[in-house]
Amino acid sequence: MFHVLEQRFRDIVSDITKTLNDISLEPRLMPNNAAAEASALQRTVRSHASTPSLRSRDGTAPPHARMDPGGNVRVVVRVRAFLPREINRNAECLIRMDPVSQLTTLMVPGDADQGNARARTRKVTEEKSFTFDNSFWSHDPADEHYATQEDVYDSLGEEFLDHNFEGYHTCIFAYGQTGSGKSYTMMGTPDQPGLIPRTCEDLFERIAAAQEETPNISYNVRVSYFEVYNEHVRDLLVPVVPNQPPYYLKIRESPTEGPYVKDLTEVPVRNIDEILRHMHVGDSSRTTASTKMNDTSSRSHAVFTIMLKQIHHDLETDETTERSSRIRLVDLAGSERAKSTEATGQRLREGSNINKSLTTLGRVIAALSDPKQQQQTPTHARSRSRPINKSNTVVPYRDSILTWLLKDSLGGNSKTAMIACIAPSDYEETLSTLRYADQAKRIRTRAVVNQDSISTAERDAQIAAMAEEIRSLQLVVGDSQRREKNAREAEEKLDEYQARVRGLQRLMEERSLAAESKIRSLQTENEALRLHLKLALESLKNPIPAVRILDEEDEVEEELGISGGGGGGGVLRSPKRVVSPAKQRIIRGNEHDKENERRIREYEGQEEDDDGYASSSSGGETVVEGGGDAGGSRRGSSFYEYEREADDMHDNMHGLLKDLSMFRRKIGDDKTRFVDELLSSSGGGGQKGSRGGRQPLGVMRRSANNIL
Ligand SMILES: Nc1ncnc2c1ncn2[C@@H]1O[C@H](COP(=O)(O)OP(=O)(O)OP(=O)(O)O)[C@@H](O)[C@H]1O
Repeated sequence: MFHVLEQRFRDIVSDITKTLNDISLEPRLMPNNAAAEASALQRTVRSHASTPSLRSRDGTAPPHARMDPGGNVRVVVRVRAFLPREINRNAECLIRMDPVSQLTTLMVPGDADQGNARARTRKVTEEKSFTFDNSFWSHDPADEHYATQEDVYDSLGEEFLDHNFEGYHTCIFAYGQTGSGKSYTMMGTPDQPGLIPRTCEDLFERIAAAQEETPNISYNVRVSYFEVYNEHVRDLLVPVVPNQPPYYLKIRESPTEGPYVKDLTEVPVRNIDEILRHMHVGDSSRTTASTKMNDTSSRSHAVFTIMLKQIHHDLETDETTERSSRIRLVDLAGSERAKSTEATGQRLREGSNINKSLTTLGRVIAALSDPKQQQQTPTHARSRSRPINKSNTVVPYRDSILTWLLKDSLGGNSKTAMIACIAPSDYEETLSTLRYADQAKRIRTRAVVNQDSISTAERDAQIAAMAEEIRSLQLVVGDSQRREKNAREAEEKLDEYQARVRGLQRLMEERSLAAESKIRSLQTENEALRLHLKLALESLKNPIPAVRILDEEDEVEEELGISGGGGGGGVLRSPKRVVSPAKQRIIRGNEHDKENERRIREYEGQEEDDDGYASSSSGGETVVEGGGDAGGSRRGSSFYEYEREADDMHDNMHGLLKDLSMFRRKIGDDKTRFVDELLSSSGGGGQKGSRGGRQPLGVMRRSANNIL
């Protein structure tokens, strides 16, 4: 009977287990599910009694310690050890933590510590207690409750990574005054790695284990790392170029994904070494400086983001499921009092910007923790758009870059945790941080699983649509490439044509210059010929006989009227003194022309009288021109010579005129050829290059017209 009952009990337990398993969230995508279960079991049986931070893991943790999907922001507090400067001033520890209730108490400072002199001037300085999800006691390593870096990760980081594998976005940010231990908690040291390197390590360990177990899941991990410095976003994975101003990125907001940093580097990483390398590169690029409160004070808010994508393909149903999650790990710059840090100049400006953004963060937290703000409609897992906020409270996300970028993490689709880091001996700053953290506890986020499942048919349709899009994009690209090539070819042709036009222009200019000089010399020659012809015609019209140049004696006789010429009137000339008409003209000038004419007339009259014989007698010596009887025939032959000369001259002139008209025709031909050449070269596609061709064309036209 007992055995039967026992068997029934076992069956019922087995049924319940099976039912619970069936209704649980898609176990397929939980990597190393069995291992995770085993580890969860181990956690419940493992004793963490010495570490209050880890008590939350064994059954003693308060019920609110584990979040439900639509849960509140998880808030933990961590107090650090004394620093040398605090030991030197005999600072007293004002923090007390209860490992069971997770209560953190801030005690009233005594008179011994000068660091809290300001706090003692307050009207009311009293003990304050706050309860948080975890209180990490990291003050005294010798204490049995001391929380190590590993403890903090095991308690918070590991659970948040679980959520990431479930498909939730998560965000863990460290808040606190300067030098309170934020960077130590988030990044840690090489010996004591913090939350970020531990998360990276665990992530790849889980992926490796999952891939060994189920080969049909593939993982895709990418990381980004940026800082918000003086209200500017700087990519920490882009190396800083020396002597170059820093390059800041812009923030955009997408209706589905919320605010994001545009053009931020997202590096794909395949293993722990790659991710840690990028983490160190970014970390070393962070803006830090030494202040009185901290030797390596972070002067910026740093955001390290891991994007995890899990793609599961079910061979049985041929269905593909995709889960995307984002792990945001934020190390905020510390709030600071200028008086405490003794900052001046750039440090002071940084401090003021840090405080400004942290004040805005405080106002955002206050607005989000407002009970009215919590009345929001639930969001569906697939609907990633912002929920409708029934409250009228305005959340001032946009008042600072930090809050704008953390918008989703603070009040949207994310599971979020805040680590409030506190110094052990600073009453005022610690009280401020604890109040901040206490308010953040009331913020409720609306995390949803970011998962998409598609059937084979849908996937095929998507692939076909994508292929079609790729094809049309390729066509567009091909078309634009072709157009680009055509444009390039046209440009090359244009260059070539322009070079040809320039060559032709040069040639035309040269020819035009040559033609102009040719025209000028021909015009001069023409002028000279015209003058020559005129003179020759004049000489023909007025032939001048040979004139004897009178001796002085003769001239005297002539003057006395006793010339021996007789009535015949022939001028007696010394045969030695006969000069040509041209020479006479030169000698006597124009005024002698009339005298010559007169003499010629006399000569012609005598010729008629003597019937062709020109002789003169005088009482004295008779001088016959040309000598004796031959004188008449000489005169006759001289006339014929003139006639012949005139004929020759006429022939000459005629020949010259012929040459001239031939030359004019040639010039006309040249002009027509030049103009035709010019017009043909400036027409048909030469429009762009014709600017410089106008002048030579005009010159050619002018030149040609001058010729014509
Ligand atoms: N839990 C801890 N255990 C031991 N040392 C710690 C702990 N937390 C912080 N420290 C030490 O305290 C100093 C200040 O810490 P840290 O630089 O992390 O402060 P912070 O809050 O990041 O300061 P800031 O805002 O100025 O950047 C460091 O020397 C660090 O090593």
